[in-house]
Amino acid sequence: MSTLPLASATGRTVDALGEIAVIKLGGSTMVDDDLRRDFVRDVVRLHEAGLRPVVVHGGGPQISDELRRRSIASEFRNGLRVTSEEAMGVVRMVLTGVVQRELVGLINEHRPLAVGITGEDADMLVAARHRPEMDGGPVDIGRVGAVTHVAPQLLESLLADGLIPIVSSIARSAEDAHVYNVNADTVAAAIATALRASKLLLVTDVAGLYADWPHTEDVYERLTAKELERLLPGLSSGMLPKMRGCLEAVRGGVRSAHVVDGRDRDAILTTILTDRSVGTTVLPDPPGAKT
Ligand SMILES: Nc1ncnc2c1ncn2[C@@H]1O[C@H](COP(=O)(O)OP(=O)(O)O)[C@@H](O)[C@H]1O
Ligand SMILES: CC(=O)N[C@@H](CCC(=O)OP(=O)(O)O)C(=O)O
Repeated sequence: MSTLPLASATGRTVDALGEIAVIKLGGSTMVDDDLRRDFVRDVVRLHEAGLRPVVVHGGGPQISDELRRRSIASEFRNGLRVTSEEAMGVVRMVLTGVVQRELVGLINEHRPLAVGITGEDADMLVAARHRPEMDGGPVDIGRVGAVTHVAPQLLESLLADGLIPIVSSIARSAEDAHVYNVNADTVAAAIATALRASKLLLVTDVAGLYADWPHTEDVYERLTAKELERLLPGLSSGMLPKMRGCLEAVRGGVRSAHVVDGRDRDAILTTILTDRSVGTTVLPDPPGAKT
């Protein structure tokens, strides 16, 4: 395989040639121009090295800013935005019209490889209204979707053509034909599972999953699926959809899922091209482990 100088300097390289990695970039890291450019450069270098990256992007802070500008109320419950019909229009506009376009443009400045799509395109993602269990029962949080089906053919075609898909986390419901706001970590995990990706990376603005949150001394380095499952009820805010996504992905056949720090210049290439663990790595349960 072709190796990148950085990878050989940071640990044993792994053969990533031809493998699919789903890399989700959190909106938290996209507010910084330099971080965004670094991320894009890493994705292009990985593509040049023979990996097949699929990028899923977030945009939580960017959506919140736009909602604030328009005086539309917005709150989060268990890491998910309560999304009114009015807010849904803004979510869709910001994710697909602003954030996705920026990433496509930045990648194509390097090489004309990026194609922006949403779950709506060719019905790649189908969703149902999500009514999470909270306070002892199902709660309606508006136009928030849970992914019920992924049709990976569009992504597979783009990858076969040597292109880099950039996916916005919007999906249509088969029940009512409305579009729904889906958390981007959830979408990344569902796509990684459907594509049988080797790795799922959730790139965010913290060093990983902190064991002592809200303190920031202790990051979990490695967790098995079972260990993570036990931790889930104690998690809150943005980490909840991330860690649920990691669990779903490794239980669905993805070899490893990682929460990595987008502020660390080496984190993405090291995680994909070496067996070194940066951030928090989630691994499937060893064979024979009781779930
Ligand atoms: N146990 C935890 N470990 C690390 N971060 C946590 C934890 N619990 C909550 N968080 C919060 O989750 C945030 C990351 O989620 P989020 O803001 O949704 O990021 P992104 O935009 O990258 O998806 C962190 O910035 C932190 O404030
Ligand atoms: C339902 C839900 O919460 N959707 C998210 C979609 C964007 C997202 O997930 O962005 P980050 O990855 O930056 O958090 C939202 O409205 O903020």
